[in-house]
Amino acid sequence: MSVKLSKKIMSKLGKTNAEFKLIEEGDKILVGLSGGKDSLTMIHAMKEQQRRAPFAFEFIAVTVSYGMGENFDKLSAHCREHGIQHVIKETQTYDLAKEKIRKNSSFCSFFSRMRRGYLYSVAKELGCNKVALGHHMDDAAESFFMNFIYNGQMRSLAPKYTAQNGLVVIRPLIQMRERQLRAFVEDNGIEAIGDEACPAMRFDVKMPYARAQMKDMLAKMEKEHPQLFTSLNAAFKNISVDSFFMTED
Ligand SMILES: Nc1ncnc2c1ncn2[C@@H]1O[C@H](COP(=O)(O)OP(=O)(O)OP(=O)(O)O)[C@@H](O)[C@H]1O
Repeated sequence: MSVKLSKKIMSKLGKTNAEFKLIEEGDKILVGLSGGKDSLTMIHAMKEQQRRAPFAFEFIAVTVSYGMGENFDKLSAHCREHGIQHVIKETQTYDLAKEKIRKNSSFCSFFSRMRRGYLYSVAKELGCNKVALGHHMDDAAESFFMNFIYNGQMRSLAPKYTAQNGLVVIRPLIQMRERQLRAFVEDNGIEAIGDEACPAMRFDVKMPYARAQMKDMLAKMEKEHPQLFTSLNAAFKNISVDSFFMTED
């Protein structure tokens, strides 16, 4: 069964691609596929983009398994059905995390760091030059406010950057809203793995709470100011560094 992507999703993807030069001719892209709604939308949008783009590029979906008894059979079958190459990277992250549980306070970030390392090493093994992640505008806004409130930093999630190992990380969905991605999987009857998929939630609830709080705060702000996310999107491209508290040296 074929899927239907909304005009909005494809036009946002096209614009973001053009604006930040995310997907380029000859690219071989590792696409991080958790099985959640965001990365599922991403693989389908990339497949459609492949069909539409006037140049050739390749991509491979890669799922990191944490060694906690996950079953990705359905996800693999879904990829097969849609002609998308899918690789599962088996790891022992869960066991490692259990060993570290007393020493480390944030397991969510532990999983995330480990996962990133595995995605990079698989990308190198497969000869990929880019790694695509399924973060969207709501993630960028939440990260921004979390960094602001908890870490005293002005930081968000870049659409494109080069990692120290030379791989280019891209976020093709970064200008899309989470609700658009949820609508895509729902409208197409695609089974997605739950939203709060941080596997660390089995033994660490601190980070998801902070994120949930941010989500809540942003939802309230958006009610008061419906243009909030459009404005944030514009603001992230319009930064007056000089207006902050910079020292001269
Ligand atoms: N186990 C995994 N294997 C491969 N890639 C992953 C995995 N988990 C997350 N990613 C990648 O990292 C991105 C961000 O992860 P995060 O857990 O923050 O996402 P999410 O909000 O749960 O998104 P999704 O709905 O795609 O799971 C995902 O969109 C995906 O591209």
